[in-house]
Amino acid sequence: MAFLELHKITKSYYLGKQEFPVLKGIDLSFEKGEFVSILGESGGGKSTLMNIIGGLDRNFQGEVVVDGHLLDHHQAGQLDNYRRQTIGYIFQSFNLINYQTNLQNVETSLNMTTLSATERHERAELLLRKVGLGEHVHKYPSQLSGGQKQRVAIARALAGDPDVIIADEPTGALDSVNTGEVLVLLRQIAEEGKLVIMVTHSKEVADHSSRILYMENGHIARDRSLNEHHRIQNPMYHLTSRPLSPATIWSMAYEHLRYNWLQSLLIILGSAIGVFSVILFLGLGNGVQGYINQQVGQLANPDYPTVYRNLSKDSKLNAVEQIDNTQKVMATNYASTTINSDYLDKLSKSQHVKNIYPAYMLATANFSYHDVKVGSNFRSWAPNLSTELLKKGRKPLHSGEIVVSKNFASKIGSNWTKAIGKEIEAEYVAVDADNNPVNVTAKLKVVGITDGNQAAEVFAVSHDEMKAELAAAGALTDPNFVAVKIDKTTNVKEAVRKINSIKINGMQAFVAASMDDVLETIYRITNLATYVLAAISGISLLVSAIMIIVTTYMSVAERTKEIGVLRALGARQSDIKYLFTNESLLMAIVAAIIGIILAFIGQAVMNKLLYSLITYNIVHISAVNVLEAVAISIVITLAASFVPSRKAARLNTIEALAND
Ligand SMILES: Nc1ncnc2c1ncn2[C@@H]1O[C@H](COP(=O)(O)OP(=O)(O)OP(=O)(O)O)[C@@H](O)[C@H]1O
Repeated sequence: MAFLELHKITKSYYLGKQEFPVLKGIDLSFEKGEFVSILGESGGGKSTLMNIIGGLDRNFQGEVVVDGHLLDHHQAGQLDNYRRQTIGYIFQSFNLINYQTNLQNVETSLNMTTLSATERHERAELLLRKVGLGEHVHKYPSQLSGGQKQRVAIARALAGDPDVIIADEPTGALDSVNTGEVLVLLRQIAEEGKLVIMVTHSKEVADHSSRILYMENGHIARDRSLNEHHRIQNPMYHLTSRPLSPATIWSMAYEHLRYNWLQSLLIILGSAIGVFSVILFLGLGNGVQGYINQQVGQLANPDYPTVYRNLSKDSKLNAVEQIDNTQKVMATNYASTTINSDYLDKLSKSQHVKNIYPAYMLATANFSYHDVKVGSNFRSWAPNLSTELLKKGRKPLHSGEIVVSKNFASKIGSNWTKAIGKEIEAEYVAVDADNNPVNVTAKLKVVGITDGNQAAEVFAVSHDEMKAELAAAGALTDPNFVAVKIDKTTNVKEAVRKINSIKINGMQAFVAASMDDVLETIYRITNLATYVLAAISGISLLVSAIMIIVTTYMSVAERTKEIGVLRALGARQSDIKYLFTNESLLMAIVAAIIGIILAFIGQAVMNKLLYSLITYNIVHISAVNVLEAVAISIVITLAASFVPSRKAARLNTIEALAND
């Protein structure tokens, strides 16, 4: 039994329904050590036959038997394996990978063997020396002459130690000197025990081989032996093949990016800007929330929800909207918003309520000291106000005492702290039982100074003081809101729910809101704004995704030959897909790293610029923000490269190799 046997090989091409038979029943057998030339008229089917022998063509009838084993050409995996293990290709137009050095070109084939990295490197160098290119290992193919390129291709074909070398017009593009040298090499390869099958148009070239097959009209017209071929008994050793490893695919992707660095860099920069702006905006969102938290925390104590009368019948409103409604009614029908003793009684009995602190909040009041006059709201001090508000002095405890805002304090003294002890006048309008306005004035001594930063100005007296002022003016003295002390912080939410469920005369009597409710509304808005901003900046990620789609498509078109070569060397469809996907992924990862670094630089710069204005680091990038942005960028990139990579993987190898 011969090493390679072809039985009844027939093959037709179809144009529509019309059949064009190319191979019409070929029976051949080959032995190792033979150097076979196939000669014949153009279009006679020589390349078609070579593609079948080489395991590139799956659509034919007949049998290919290798070393006694029938090749199942319907199984793509078996053919990949066969090309890797048994076949080495040499093409007319060399088909070297241009972004790899000569050494790497040879190593690409060796990467599909089980040799270690050092062994691969040594063998590639050895083979290049063997074909006379010992001094050119680190050059790129573009730096070589045609003959030299073909010798690199021969070294690559030999690398995986295949049994069969298929050379499709290997001297077609060479001058006579280089042709001679290449033929000597091929002959030598046969002498070393390989089966070399070469297609040529030239009778002189064919005369160098040990056997010539003449193809005519889809048949082997003549089979002529020129001299005895070398009979090889036992091959010296055999390399074991294996598919390309993920590490090799990554490094090939990296090499290509490096070779095409300018184009790669531009795409990476596009994506990096996207990642940078998404992270920065998410970080800004965090910072703004933190800032609001800090500001509100300075103002109010979270353990004391505030309770108002509920006057809204619309059950769809949330607590903050209901309170807003009640505060609006205060301006027109104040009496309906006050909380009388029956209501207070009910409130104090609600679950988890430990104590209640009736209080007043008046929307407008004027405070004057000599000719300094400011307008602000005016309230009684209740424990829901945080003592952190007090920047100087103490809270108002006794009658005739007031705390004023730092802003006002700085206007009435040479230095704001000097306002303590000064006597000022408060003037405001309250309402009597018939809803008629009543003017109230009081002389008050400053005992404390508050600063709520941007959040609010706070002017406050004790509850008893304000009640006395109102009583003296004949105004209503029932409180218009209540601060409620809850037994435990963990019960605040539940307590608020209970208070809101109290019904008097069939209607929801109170509306209570904890700090959380107020913050939730603010957070909803800032979150929304943050995500809108991040989404807008995410548009640049989309633009870069489009760039990736376009460049991957262009890259697939440019690298069609390379895809063909890799497939001929035995790379699987999935290897090709990963090669292109990994390249995009690599760009996305580098872009993400650059984007993250830029975002942290942006954070440092913005915080430095804005700190003097608000004494707060307004950008606060969290690990989650970084992960979110990186995940989005990688998902977009993978999605963008999916279709072109799949297209690359599905290219027909024969057509890819024929691509000009
Ligand atoms: N993909 C294809 N679709 C249709 N016809 C094809 C295809 N590939 C090859 N053919 C036809 O099959 C015939 C054999 O082609 P093949 O390339 O095998 O010939 P060849 O002997 O190698 O020719 P040459 O010496 O010019 O390279 C030709 O007539 C060619 O036009």
